[in-house]
Amino acid sequence: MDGRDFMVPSDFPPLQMDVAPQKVPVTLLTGFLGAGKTARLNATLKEGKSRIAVIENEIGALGVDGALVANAHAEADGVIELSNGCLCCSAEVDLVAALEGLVRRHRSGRCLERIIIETTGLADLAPVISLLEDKTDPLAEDLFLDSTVTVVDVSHLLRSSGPCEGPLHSWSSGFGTSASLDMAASMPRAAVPGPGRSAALRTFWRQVAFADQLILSKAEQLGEDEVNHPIQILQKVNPLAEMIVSNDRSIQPLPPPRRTSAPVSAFERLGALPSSWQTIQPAHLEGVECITLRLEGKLFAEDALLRWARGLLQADLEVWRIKGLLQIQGRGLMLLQGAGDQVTLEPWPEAEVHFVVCIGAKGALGAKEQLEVALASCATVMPSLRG
Ligand SMILES: Nc1nc2c(ncn2[C@@H]2O[C@H](COP(=O)(O)OP(=O)(O)OP(=O)(O)O)[C@@H](O)[C@H]2O)c(=O)[nH]1
Repeated sequence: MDGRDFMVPSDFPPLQMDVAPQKVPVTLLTGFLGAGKTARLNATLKEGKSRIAVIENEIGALGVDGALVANAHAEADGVIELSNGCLCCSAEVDLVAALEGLVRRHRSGRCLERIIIETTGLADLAPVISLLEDKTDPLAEDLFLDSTVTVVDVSHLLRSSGPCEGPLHSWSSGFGTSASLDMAASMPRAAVPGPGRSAALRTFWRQVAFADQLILSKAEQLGEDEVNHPIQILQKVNPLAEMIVSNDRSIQPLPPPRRTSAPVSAFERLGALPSSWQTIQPAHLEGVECITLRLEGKLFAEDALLRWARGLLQADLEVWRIKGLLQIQGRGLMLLQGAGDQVTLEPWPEAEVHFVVCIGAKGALGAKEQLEVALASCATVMPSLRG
């Protein structure tokens, strides 16, 4: 952490160094879609300070994050990808298997100093935290949940709620009562959220409430006064979390393991949320849609592609994430990243599969065919096909 970062003190009691040193600390890295989880994971791996194993979980069948991490840090001590489902749902069994594999490796002498589990942006953490906090589970002999780190895109949090009027204002003035928190449920702007958006909001605020550490990303896009507003709100939802704010563009690594067990059970922290948000919804991804389009052999015009992605994200606050690997005319293979109102393209070395993944509330993306047609209009002619 450099001098430009600052921490907002939490109400946590002093930490006790009460965990046997040989146990492997597990960091649960979470945060809504596009908040900046992978960027911080990569910054941590690039430091190369310790032997870290990574478990990546993605919603779509095509894993981008696993490739992003492996590409950024070829020497990572193993990147295990659990694609096509949230850890809390279909991939829970895979998570146990992945952790058992890492424990075997640790016991055989290839000692690990840290395991980082990056969840999907829509993960409900309850089952994962229950598993990792279960002292009777055989995994507990070798590892322990060190901290839940939630990354929050504060610039999007502020923008999506309106500057002063509206839900965010209501929260900060009357927070703590169920009524004011119910108003939180109407964020972003729409008066009555659809099922997909409600599910996303519930998931977002549960991720915040479960956190031991909250990293406020994209804060450098806001003025100092603007940042204070979301900080106050996040503190009211989770007064125990240590808050880490970065005011510059460089992405800081994750904080090191704390080597302690949390003084307050993660589940007790949900008390600040409306009661209907305190329990997990069995089918919390219902109402959420993930469309993947394969794009091998297609070449895209940069301007048109960026316009398409910005248009999709801005037209409706129910489109949350666009991510892909595509060939761009004159630039080669590029990684497309879209979240909030930020869309970027960056060079990518190589990939066998070219595609775009779009995630949003059901119906917000339109039919897959419509997306295909819209994207086709951004494509240009492959050089080999020119006469
Ligand atoms: N300006 C700015 N951009 C950021 C910051 N953190 C992340 N980004 C950018 O936001 C985009 C999404 O970042 P990721 O790290 O991929 O986000 P993620 O949470 O892993 O996304 P999902 O895995 O899809 O949920 C990328 O283009 C990042 O470069 C930040 O603090 N400031």
